[in-house]
Amino acid sequence: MGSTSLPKELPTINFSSLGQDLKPGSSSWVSTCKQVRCALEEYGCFIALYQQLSPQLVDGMFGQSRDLFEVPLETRVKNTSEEPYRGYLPPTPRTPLHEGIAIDNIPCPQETQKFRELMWPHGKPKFCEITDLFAKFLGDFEITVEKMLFESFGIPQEQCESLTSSNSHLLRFLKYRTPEDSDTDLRFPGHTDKNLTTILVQHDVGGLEIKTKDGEWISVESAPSHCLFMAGDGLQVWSNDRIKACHHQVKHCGNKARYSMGMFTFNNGVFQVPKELVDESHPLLYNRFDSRGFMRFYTTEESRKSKSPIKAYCGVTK
Ligand SMILES: O=C(O)CCC(=O)C(=O)O
Ligand SMILES: [Fe+2]
Repeated sequence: MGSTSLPKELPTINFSSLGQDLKPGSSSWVSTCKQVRCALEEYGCFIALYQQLSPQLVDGMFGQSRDLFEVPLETRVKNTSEEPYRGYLPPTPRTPLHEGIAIDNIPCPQETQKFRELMWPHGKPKFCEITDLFAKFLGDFEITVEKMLFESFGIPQEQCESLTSSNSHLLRFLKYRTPEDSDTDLRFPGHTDKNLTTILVQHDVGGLEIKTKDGEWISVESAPSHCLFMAGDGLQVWSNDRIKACHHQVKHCGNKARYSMGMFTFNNGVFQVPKELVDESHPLLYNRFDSRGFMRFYTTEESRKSKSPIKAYCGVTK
């Protein structure tokens, strides 16, 4: 079947029984592993139905997010980081209506607490409780998907543990203001994420779009207990291009601000393409990959000039 006949819809995979029936060795686990691999190979992403993200929890999380963006700017910018793309992300000429604020190394009650004290020195009811629960569900989910990927490619689980043990999760609160006057509804231009994987949760205002292999954009609707799992450049390297990083953008119009949440998984070590993913029809495409090194490279002129920063950084040159 040619890819032109694909439906204009992303695959949805059900993870709601994670920790119950959906556990390693069960038949639902095996079939979910296959669905995960197929979806990532075809689209670089999939929609997950995950009941743990209950409407009550998600509404609570977005309520906290709205309050966070009400905190004075001079306080928001105090959330700094030495690493690029962590901490506070101000509007930029490319994304003038977009702002991001992140908590790194989460779920971790001490990190959430530290962040809460910085943003609301006089306290903030429920912020830590809701954020920790939300981050725990997304973090567990992300690790599960990685386990499934290793299994679906026949790679021993010890290798998965070795990768995930050098990963960290960053939870980013995102806001898109409405423009005073703007002739475009493009709020975050098309890009791939530079980290390993990303999970995005939308709320009452959708706008996320995914580019297919045919170059068509598919819109991702916001729905209760749904999130989008995406491959970033790191997963593209790890998989030796069997999975391509998901190209995505945000379009937003109307007079309501858009809020979203992203769980960005970073690898903090150095990894190589597993030998199981290299064969005659899949020759090795990438050298050893230092994820933090790549994030630094991405901010350079050399990266900006290249068509594919990831290939320029660690692609095998013939
Ligand atoms: O707001 C969204 O839904 C997407 C944000 C995004 O793509 C990013 O922060 O990299
Ligand atoms: Fe992104």
